Amino acid sequence: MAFDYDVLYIGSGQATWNGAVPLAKQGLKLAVAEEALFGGMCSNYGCNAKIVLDHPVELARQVEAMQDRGVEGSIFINWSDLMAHKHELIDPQSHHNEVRLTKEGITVFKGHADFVDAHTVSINGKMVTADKIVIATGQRPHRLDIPGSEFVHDSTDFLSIADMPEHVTIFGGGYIAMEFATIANAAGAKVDIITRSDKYLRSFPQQYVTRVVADLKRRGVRFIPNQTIESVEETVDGFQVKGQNDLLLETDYIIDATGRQPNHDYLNLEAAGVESTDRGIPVNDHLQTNVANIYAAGDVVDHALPKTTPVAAFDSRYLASQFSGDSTEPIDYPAISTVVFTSPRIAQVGVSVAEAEANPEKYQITNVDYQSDWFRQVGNETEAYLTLIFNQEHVLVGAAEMSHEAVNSMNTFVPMIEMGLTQKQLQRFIYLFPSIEYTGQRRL
Ligand SMILES: Cc1cc2nc3c(=O)[nH]c(=O)nc-3n(C[C@H](O)[C@H](O)[C@H](O)COP(=O)(O)OP(=O)(O)OC[C@H]3O[C@@H](n4cnc5c(N)ncnc54)[C@H](O)[C@@H]3O)c2cc1C
Ligand SMILES: NC(=O)c1ccc[n+]([C@@H]2O[C@H](COP(=O)([O-])OP(=O)(O)OC[C@H]3O[C@@H](n4cnc5c(N)ncnc54)[C@H](O)[C@@H]3O)[C@@H](O)[C@H]2O)c1
Repeated sequence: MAFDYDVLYIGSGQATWNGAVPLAKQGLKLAVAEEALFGGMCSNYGCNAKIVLDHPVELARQVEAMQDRGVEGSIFINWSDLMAHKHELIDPQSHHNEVRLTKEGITVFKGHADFVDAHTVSINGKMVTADKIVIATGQRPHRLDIPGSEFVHDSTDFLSIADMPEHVTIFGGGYIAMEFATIANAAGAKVDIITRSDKYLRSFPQQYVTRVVADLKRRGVRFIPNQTIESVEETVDGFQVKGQNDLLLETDYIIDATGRQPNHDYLNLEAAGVESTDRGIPVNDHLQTNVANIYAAGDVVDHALPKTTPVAAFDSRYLASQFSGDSTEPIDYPAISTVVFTSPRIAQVGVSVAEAEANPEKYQITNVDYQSDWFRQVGNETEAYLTLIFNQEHVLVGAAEMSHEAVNSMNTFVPMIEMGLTQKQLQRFIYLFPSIEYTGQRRL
């Protein structure tokens, strides 16, 4: 049977982009269906927008640390100017992404895609057939099912908020809660974080999380743990949050950051016979669903890996290598790095600190306090720590860091860990000096 396309991607985020563009260059006939902005969450209302709003927070912290050390004065974050800067940078992205796809010869369909059968998708009523179909539909915010939920905002709303409210209340203690609390607090808002337990950023080393939480508390962020939120009501001045344990809180703006849920429930998957769970679409080690010609990639996949842009991009590149015939190998995920953009950041890669602590017979842990490093103290960073995890052969297998430089530092360790380099091999790198990379190498 002749199909309209070799591959049809549903969604245009990182799980599509990174594979579709190289495949198009190889001459495959491709189509992408997108119902919202081209480039998906990360380009338009996720990572990129967030990091623009975070930038002056980092600047402010650096200036703050250098007081009485040659720097005077403090940084005031002008939210409306910052937001204008964000719009200037981010708003054109969707159009650029769309143009880039079409320039590569990829057909773009604007609209919601639904399965009709295993090879046919309906996009706003237009029937499109493809030999292979990739479900790359990502996730959307989870919303607490409580009375008054219509008064509660999500991450996308906050990332475009015109004026910073005086009082921001955030539900949840994960990535989004901690990153947005950092930004809102630095921009002058009073901030509360309400959580159902007393644990924050569960997947990160808790000795670092505790320090970041303590720092945010010192800066005025209020942490309200062990709460079940029951309702939100509109009041004359704003909103009232009610919870068990007599929680009664007045606020101006509420963000629900209680996680994200997969976009697999409005795809008419049954028509194609594709199985799914509450956590997304299960796949085999070739990212194939239970229907052989239908694949899933990125955030929509039901697996335990971090839901981040680099993982979605890895999936996408993997599928491209399969579709082009370059490889028939199963997917083999490398050591995955993650970071939370609090200020300071917490970043990690490879074997986690928790796993290393639980298995002392397998791993040896080295803790570094960067107070002892003159180069790190150039900016008078008082809270900067590194944990290195070695196996019994003294090969670096994991690393975690809390510092303003943690992103660059961790990126240095990623190839070392992935390649399993020995001490002798690591000492062959001649890094620039002075630099974070040089500093990290000396610790190995
Ligand atoms: C606030 C926020 C901050 C983040 N910050 C970071 C960060 O700093 N670093 C990081 O690595 N990750 C970050 N992430 C996560 C990152 O954005 C995601 O992991 C990444 O975007 C996943 O890519 P994806 O292609 O799988 O899905 P998405 O980017 O969500 O793309 C899916 C696309 O599919 C479209 N779609 C869905 N259903 C249909 C349909 N039926 N028909 C047509 N189109 C459809 C959607 O409109 C969307 O454009 C952040 C996420 C959020 C929410
Ligand atoms: N820096 C990054 O890479 C980055 C940044 C932002 C978002 N993201 C991605 O976006 C995803 C979503 O972020 P997130 O912060 O919304 O999710 P998350 O999974 O990180 O955190 C969700 C939080 O909500 C809490 N929660 C869940 N259900 C609840 C309930 N019923 N009542 C009260 N609290 C509840 C959880 O305990 C947790 O603290 C992340 O998993 C991550 O993959 C990544």
